[in-house]
Amino acid sequence: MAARSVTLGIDLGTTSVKAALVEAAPGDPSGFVVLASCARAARAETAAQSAAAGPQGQEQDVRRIIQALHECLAALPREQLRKVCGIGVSGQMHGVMFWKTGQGCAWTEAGAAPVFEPRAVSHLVTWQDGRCSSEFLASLPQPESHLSVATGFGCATIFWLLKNSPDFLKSYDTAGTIHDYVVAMLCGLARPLMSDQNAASWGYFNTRSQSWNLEILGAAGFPVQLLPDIAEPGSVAGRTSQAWFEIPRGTQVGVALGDLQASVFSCMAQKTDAVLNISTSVQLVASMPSGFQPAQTPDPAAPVAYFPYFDRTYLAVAASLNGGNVLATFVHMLVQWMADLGLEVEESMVYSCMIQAAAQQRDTCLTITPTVLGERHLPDQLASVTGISSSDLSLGHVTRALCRGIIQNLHSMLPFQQLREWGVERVIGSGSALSRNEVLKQEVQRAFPLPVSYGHDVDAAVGAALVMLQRSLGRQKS
Ligand SMILES: Nc1ncnc2c1ncn2[C@@H]1O[C@H](COP(=O)(O)OP(=O)(O)OP(=O)(O)O)[C@@H](O)[C@H]1O
Ligand SMILES: O=C(CO)[C@@H](O)[C@H](O)[C@H](O)[C@H](O)CO
Repeated sequence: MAARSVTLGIDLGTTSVKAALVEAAPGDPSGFVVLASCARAARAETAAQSAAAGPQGQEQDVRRIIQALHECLAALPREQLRKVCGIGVSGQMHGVMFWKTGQGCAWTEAGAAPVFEPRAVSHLVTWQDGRCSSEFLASLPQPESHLSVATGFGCATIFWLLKNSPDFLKSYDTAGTIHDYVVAMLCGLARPLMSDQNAASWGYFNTRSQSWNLEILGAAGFPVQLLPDIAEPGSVAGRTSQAWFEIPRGTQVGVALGDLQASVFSCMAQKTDAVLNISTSVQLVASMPSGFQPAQTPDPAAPVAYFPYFDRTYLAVAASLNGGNVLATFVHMLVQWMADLGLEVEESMVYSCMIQAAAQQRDTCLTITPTVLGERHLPDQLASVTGISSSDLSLGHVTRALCRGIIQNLHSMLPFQQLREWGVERVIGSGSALSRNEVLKQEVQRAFPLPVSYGHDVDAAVGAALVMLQRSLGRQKS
């Protein structure tokens, strides 16, 4: 009898860390079952390490992210963790963190289970970081890639640090995304491995030749020794060097994936499916036919980009920076205003009241362009509100207009009719900002000319686990 295949998927998102245990279920139409899952808010936002980053700096404390990860693992059933034969990891793309080779973490058995604790590591400078102005980006060399470079992209951040905080970079000799770091620590890798999914998200990476733009970067004085080695997504980065909770030492760990690709993998059953993911940010994704190659010159003004997927295929992606984070900003603002007025209120309470109020307010003349973070193709176009009349100022009106604005903004980046022209037959909705918000769902339903369905177990952690499950099943068959 074949051994039971249980894999663990982890997603290190911007707002939360998620973990899922997945098992093959040949009798189930999906072919798998989620045995258990867990999510924990990371609450990792912290002040930038370099003062020169100013208020545009967006950094996260790696220790808090790892703590949330360990809280997730502690909440999973121990007897299932014992059966794990593969670990898949995905996470927030574009961001960069640094560590010292051999000193990135220390393993400890101090608590109830063996865990690793970050040691000589920097903060994570996230994809939401805005320190690279348009002028700064224009001063950088032209990449040899089909993707242009935006603020929050790893290579742009490293260029910025080189110019504004050169001493900071001297403290480290290794760089990666937060998920590359976790894979490297689990496996005890001296140098991290990076999939093309994450490398492309840093900029200055050529997906055709599968290589960094070393000459261009080197000529500009970029510390190319920081760039990770490249590995195929879906391949194995190594094996766990220690027991981790109940997961045995020697368990295979996959090369880290982008959260975008992992969540698409969890739910794109047919080539004719599109995926609409609304979590911290928003992505509308369609798959390109195999053999498709994007034009090799970057177009910074293009709102649709082509991201590498698996087996050298591409996804067409309208990636808006403004999704659930816009609603979160509105909620923070309300909570702060209430505090200023001497009232204390829980954020979760504000979410449920505003969603309820907007569900009753079916329409509004208020128009909100919600681009508080700008967009990569239009970094300087910030948010605006128009059509303000005294009758449209209720919480219901404003929330309805915010949710509508998020969807309309996406439509302005990738007109939804275009999906039909690409042969898309249905849209699959994913992401917890969408699944938890009835009003956003209504606005999606209203705007899309195609049927929209919401699958079960659609998220990046499940996708990362499934990639490893497929590997393990492939091995059992052969
Ligand atoms: N109580 C709530 N009710 C409804 N929506 C909420 C609530 N709390 C948070 N949200 C929304 O969920 C969003 C966070 O989604 P999610 O937890 O999927 O983030 P994430 O997985 O870290 O995102 P990403 O994968 O993009 O990094 C917030 O930005 C907010 O809009
Ligand atoms: O939202 C993110 C992290 O929480 C990003 O990684 C996006 O998922 C996304 O990959 C990006 O916006 C695509 O460019």
